[in-house]
Amino acid sequence: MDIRIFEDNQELDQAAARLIADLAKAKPDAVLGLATGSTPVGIYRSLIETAAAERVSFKRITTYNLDEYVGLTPDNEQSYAYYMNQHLFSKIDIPLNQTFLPDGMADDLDAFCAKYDRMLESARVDLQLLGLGHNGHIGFNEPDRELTAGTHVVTLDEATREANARFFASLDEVPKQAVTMGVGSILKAARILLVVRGADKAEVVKRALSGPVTTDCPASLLQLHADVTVLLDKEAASLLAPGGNQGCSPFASAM
Ligand SMILES: N[C@@H]1[C@@H](O)[C@H](O)[C@@H](COP(=O)(O)O)O[C@@H]1O
Repeated sequence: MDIRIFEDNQELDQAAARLIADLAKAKPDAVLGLATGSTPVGIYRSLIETAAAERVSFKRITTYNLDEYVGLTPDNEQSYAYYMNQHLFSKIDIPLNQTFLPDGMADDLDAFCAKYDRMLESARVDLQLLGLGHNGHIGFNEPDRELTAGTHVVTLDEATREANARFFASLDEVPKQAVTMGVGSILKAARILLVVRGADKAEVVKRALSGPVTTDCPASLLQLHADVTVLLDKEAASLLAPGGNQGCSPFASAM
């Protein structure tokens, strides 16, 4: 794992945006796996700026998002479809028919999940952006005795609903289910870019990057992937051993 720690959050955003922009330049028809949540907001802002400054085109790029709530229409401000349009798709030149998210409104969710997996199989993600939940979830793959490889419907942990309630008017409005890519689909990406910020995630960062590989912490499975880049702010990295067994170069803020 290539772990990079940043003193400055804007530098972290720029570093993540740089990796995505460089891929889009080197491979104009690249497939991106995208994430939502508060963590990527600054990354998308920085990517839009970089794309404008360096004339990076997304016209031939295809994107697949990790997850979506069940029961929210794309025009619902809390849906991840709305988030992606607001924070990225409407501000770059990507054709919307090349952007894909799980459909949490599908009549037959299981059939939709199988279809999404077929699409992912034929596309193969070049770079998968990931955030990290406080309980170690990636996408909406919650800790459990067993994890699911493919796209599936998941019942959200109460802790996850509570963490995400800040985006809704009340906890009651947070959907109880979501559709998420499975860990198998995530691990099939050629490269993974995990981004985590904040002291409140320091403990789970330590478990994910240097603890045992266990379904109790789905992000720990990333240790099995051959090409993972982790960008952390110094608060999120605060419980990692400096220069320890994470392959970490402490405070390598410049890339
Ligand atoms: N499903 C999303 C995840 O994809 C995201 O990575 C995580 C962390 O979110 P945040 O970046 O807001 O802390 O929570 C959400 O539940």
